[in-house]
Amino acid sequence: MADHILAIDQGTTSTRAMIFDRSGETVGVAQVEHRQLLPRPGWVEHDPLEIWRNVREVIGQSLARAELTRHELAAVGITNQRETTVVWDRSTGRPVHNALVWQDTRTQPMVDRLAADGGANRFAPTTGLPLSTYFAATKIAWILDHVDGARGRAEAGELLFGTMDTWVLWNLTGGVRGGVHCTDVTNASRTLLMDLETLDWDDRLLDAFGIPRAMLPGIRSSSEVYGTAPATSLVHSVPIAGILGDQQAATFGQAAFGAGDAKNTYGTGCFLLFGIGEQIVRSEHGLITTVAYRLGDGPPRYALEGSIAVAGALVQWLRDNLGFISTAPEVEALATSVPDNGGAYLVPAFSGLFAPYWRSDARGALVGLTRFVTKAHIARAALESTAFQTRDVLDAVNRDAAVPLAELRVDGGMAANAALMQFQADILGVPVVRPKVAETTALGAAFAAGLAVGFWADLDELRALWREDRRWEPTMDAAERDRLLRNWHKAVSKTLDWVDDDVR
Ligand SMILES: Nc1ncnc2c1ncn2[C@@H]1O[C@H](COP(=O)(O)OP(=O)(O)O)[C@@H](O)[C@H]1O
Ligand SMILES: O=P(O)(O)OC[C@H](O)CO
Repeated sequence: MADHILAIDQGTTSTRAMIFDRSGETVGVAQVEHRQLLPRPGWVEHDPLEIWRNVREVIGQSLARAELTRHELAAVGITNQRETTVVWDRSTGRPVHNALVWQDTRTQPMVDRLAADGGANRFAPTTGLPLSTYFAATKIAWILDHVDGARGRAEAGELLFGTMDTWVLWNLTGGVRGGVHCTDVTNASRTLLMDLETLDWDDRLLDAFGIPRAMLPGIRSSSEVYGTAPATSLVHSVPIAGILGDQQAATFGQAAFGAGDAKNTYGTGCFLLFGIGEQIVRSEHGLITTVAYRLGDGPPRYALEGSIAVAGALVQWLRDNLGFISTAPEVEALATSVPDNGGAYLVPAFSGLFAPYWRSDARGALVGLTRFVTKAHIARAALESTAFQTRDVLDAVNRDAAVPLAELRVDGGMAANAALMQFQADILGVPVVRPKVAETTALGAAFAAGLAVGFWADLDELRALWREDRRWEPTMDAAERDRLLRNWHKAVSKTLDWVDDDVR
């Protein structure tokens, strides 16, 4: 019997497949990492063909580990690193360039040029997004401008654009032999090309970025049947029925469906999404407005998002660049070997600062140093920086949305760090709650796919599957919290205006 849903999670560092049963428990998991291609400072690429191979591999491995075949799958869901941009040839299936990853900053000159004419927020009323290298539009334009003949071929409809969901779906549904070329509203809302109200590509935006409509995928809901895989696939004939960008998927997997519900995912970066319901709220405090989900023909639900570029990546940096630790989890023991940060603050503005600052001219800084400071203090400052950045984002949420946050649901690799989670609750003054199923991203994609095929009946059924694992209550006194936050903001101010003609 088809008692399971398979979710593909195509992330920044790896691709996972997870199989869930009706109670939302994981019964089979597989994960394969892919190469991070870093040809120049600020450039980050992935090989889309390597990723597609990995998708097939993890599907096979997860089925084998769960001892299941496709006949026991009711649906497949897809979730993905957002914004990462692929352009490929529809007749050969070959990408014309490596994928440009969301972290890639090579398009800063185009961003500056467009911002000089109308400001960094000139497209925000339509898209909910500031002009930034983060989103897909300038990445598509860069590929069209730098690959020989690409622009003409895109105009002639020979090249296709997709974010990773679209690339995986097109390949999974047959590729050059009739692959389905579509995306979902959550991914489309990260391109700088979609109108948040009409949920369609906007001609004025396409003009501004010089992107031909012919290469764009159709925009569909997050939960409907998009297609099926051909006979050669391990998931042949199983409906592919859910697509959500990974942060929206984690929100959905946390059962944070309503206005006022929020989650924060602590992975490579850190992404807080706060549900605002059916009405669009346009942030005046540095947040993005994004589509949270849309189920079939239902109304779209929106969220305010605070995107933080560097969170777990800072722990990796302590490990790989400074050699302070040999595995990421070791950071907890090192950081808690001292009672406080010893006066040190670390602002990880490695590629500028994202929300709520949006300052591409910022670079990282370690401040407050005295001879007293040890590597343990620096490790502590590194963890604290994630909590402080989250507080900055939540302050912006509280200014934009009238509903105060009751508790913050958390997930992602760093949520395993109990010391960080306690500090987070202290710095927010709000309880922090972690669910039993830590794999909320894949679960969210499975939920979306399962709803589309009637595997689960409705959101209430999904809400009932959410179970609390652990809760951290705030214990720090307000005066101490305020003192730490004042110092943090002083530290942030030291990182601004760093990039100029002498710094490249
Ligand atoms: N115990 C820990 N304490 C702090 N950071 C951790 C811990 N375990 C993992 N991490 C960090 O979490 C990140 C991995 O989380 P994950 O959710 O898998 O990220 P992603 O989906 O972005 O690849 C890594 O950047 C790693 O440095
Ligand atoms: O793949 P992740 O978990 O690092 O998430 C990346 C985000 O979707 C970028 O917006």
